[in-house]
Amino acid sequence: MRFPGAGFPLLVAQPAALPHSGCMSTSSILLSVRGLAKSVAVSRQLFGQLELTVAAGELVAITGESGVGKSTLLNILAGLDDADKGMVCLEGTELAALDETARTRLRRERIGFVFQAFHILPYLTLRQNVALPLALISPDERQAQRRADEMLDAVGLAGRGDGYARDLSGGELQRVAIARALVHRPALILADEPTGNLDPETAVRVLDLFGTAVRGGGAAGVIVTHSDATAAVADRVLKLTAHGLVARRGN
Ligand SMILES: Nc1ncnc2c1ncn2[C@@H]1O[C@H](COP(=O)(O)OP(=O)(O)OP(=O)(O)O)[C@@H](O)[C@H]1O
Repeated sequence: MRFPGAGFPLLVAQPAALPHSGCMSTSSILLSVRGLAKSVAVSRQLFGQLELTVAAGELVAITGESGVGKSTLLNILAGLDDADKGMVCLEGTELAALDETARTRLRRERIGFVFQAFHILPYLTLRQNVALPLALISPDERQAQRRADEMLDAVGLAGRGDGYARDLSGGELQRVAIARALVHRPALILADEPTGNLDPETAVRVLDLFGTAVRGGGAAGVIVTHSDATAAVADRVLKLTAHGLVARRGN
C-alpha cells in the first residue's frame, strides 16, 4: 500500500528552512524555551515565565503532579498547541514564526512524539504505523518498511508488523508508539509517560533506545514521567510547578 504523502524528497538529515525569528542559534543547544506562559479555561495559569534549554545529546526528564501541565508543555514544544507568551526554538527556528504547513513539515521531519494515548492508526498495519513518519518524507517505501521492521524488533515486537492495533495490549501499543517516534531519527524526541504501561524489564529496553537515539544519535530528548526509575536514566530531572521548571537533579 502507498502511504498518504509518500513521494516527498528525502529530507531526514536536513533541518526545515529557517525563517527570520528571534531565536539564538548555537550548534549545541537544540531546543530552547524562553518566558513560556500558558493558561487554560477560566484563566487558570498552568505556568508562566518557563525557561528550558536542551542540548543535542541530552535527555531531560520532567516530573510533576497530575494536572500541573506536563502534557500541555510537550504539546507546545511540538508545535501542537500555542503558548500565550514566550518562544519555543528548535534548531534555531521559532515555531510561532512558521505557518501551519511549515510547522507540520518541521514536526514530521525533526520531531518524534510518543503520545500518552499512543494514537496508533487502527486501519494501518503495525509496520505501516511505524513506517509512517519515514513514508511521509521519503519515496523509498521498501526502505521505510525495512526500517519499521528493525524498530519493531528493537522494541521486542519482531514478526508482528502485519498485525493491527486491535490485537495488542496497552504495553505493546506503547512500544509501537515508541518505535514510530524514533523510526525517522528525529532531532527532538518528546515522550509522554513512555513507560507507563510497561513492565520494568521492557521499560529498561525502551529507555535504552531513547538513550541510544539521544546520546548516540545527537538528538535532544524530553521525557515526561511519574516513574523514578525512568527519570533516573535522564541527565537532568526537572519538576514542573506553577512557577516553572525546578531542578530536582542536575542543573
Ligand atoms: N484545551 C484545554 N482546555 C481546558 N483545559 C485544559 C486543556 N488542556 C489541558 N487542560 C487542563 O490543563 C491541566 C493540565 O493538563 P495536562 O494534561 O497538561 O496535565 P499533566 O501534568 O500532563 O497531567 P497528568 O500527569 O495527569 O497526565 C488539566 O487540569 C487539564 O484539564
